[in-house]
Amino acid sequence: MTATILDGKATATAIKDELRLRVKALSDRGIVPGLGTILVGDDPGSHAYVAGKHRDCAEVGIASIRRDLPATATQADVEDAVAALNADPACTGYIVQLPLPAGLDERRILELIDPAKDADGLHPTNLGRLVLNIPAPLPCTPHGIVELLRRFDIPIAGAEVTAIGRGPTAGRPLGLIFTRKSENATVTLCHTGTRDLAAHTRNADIVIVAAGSAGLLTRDMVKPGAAVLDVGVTRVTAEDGRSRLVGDVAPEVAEVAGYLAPMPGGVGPMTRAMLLSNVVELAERQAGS
Ligand SMILES: Nc1nc(=O)c2c([nH]1)NC[C@@H]1CN(c3ccc(C(=O)N[C@@H](CCC(=O)O)C(=O)O)cc3)C=[N+]21
Repeated sequence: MTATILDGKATATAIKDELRLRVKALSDRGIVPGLGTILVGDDPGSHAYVAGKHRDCAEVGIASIRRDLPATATQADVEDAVAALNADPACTGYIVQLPLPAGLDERRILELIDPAKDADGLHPTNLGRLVLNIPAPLPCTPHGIVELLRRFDIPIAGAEVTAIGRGPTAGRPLGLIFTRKSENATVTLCHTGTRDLAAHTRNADIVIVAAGSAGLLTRDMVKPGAAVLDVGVTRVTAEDGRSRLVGDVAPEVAEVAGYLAPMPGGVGPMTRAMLLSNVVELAERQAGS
């Protein structure tokens, strides 16, 4: 068997087409959703991600508000930028690009974001709402995973889901989302303290790997026919000195899995689409619709 590819890029394109219509409906009422980004320092990867987010915005008609601060920015400088976006009515949702340079208090900065403008869904208030099942913007990566599975008609209700990784952007909220009544899956959350990882992954109908460990999931760890989603991104330097990105799923997994969301082209584009979806939803909510 060779896995059916869960094409996140094509699915994200379809979602952007739907969002364009919702943005149009808002603009007919005089409301333009605006995504803000706060980027600190000159990490090339972070610059590339932020540029991509603004390109996505242009595609669906969301306005872009970009605040780039130098690597020398102080805690107060970043907090001022957050306060300014909180106060700016043109900004309906925004993100602080992570990671922030060392020396800045990331947690304090994220807590200052107005939860009503939290496009990442990572503010403690919104994560708390997820725990309590109160409507709120959802973290983009696990939301994108659910959306990708839905659009490929992969059953979620009753499924055994094993996730590897317990970080705040993917693994941890993923457990919360997949165990809601609306998803109704059974989730096993594995991490570096898990004793027999393969026993848990082999049992799963859906395996999600967000460990940041290149090639961690090998073919022997996957039940034939299972859906496998690769969230990991590791930059590796080849012998010729060229660097490239590799995922957490070994290539041979495609020979046993029924479905595979590859890296690149799987979960990443869906994460970006869900950021846009959150911005549109926040704008609709702020407009009272
Ligand atoms: N506040 C904040 N919010 C984030 O959502 C956030 C962040 N900080 N910091 C960094 C991570 C990483 N992240 C990615 C999103 C899309 C791709 C993506 O689209 N990847 C492409 C490949 C990209 C490439 O080749 O460089 C793909 O998988 O096809 C990757 C990574 C969002 N992040």
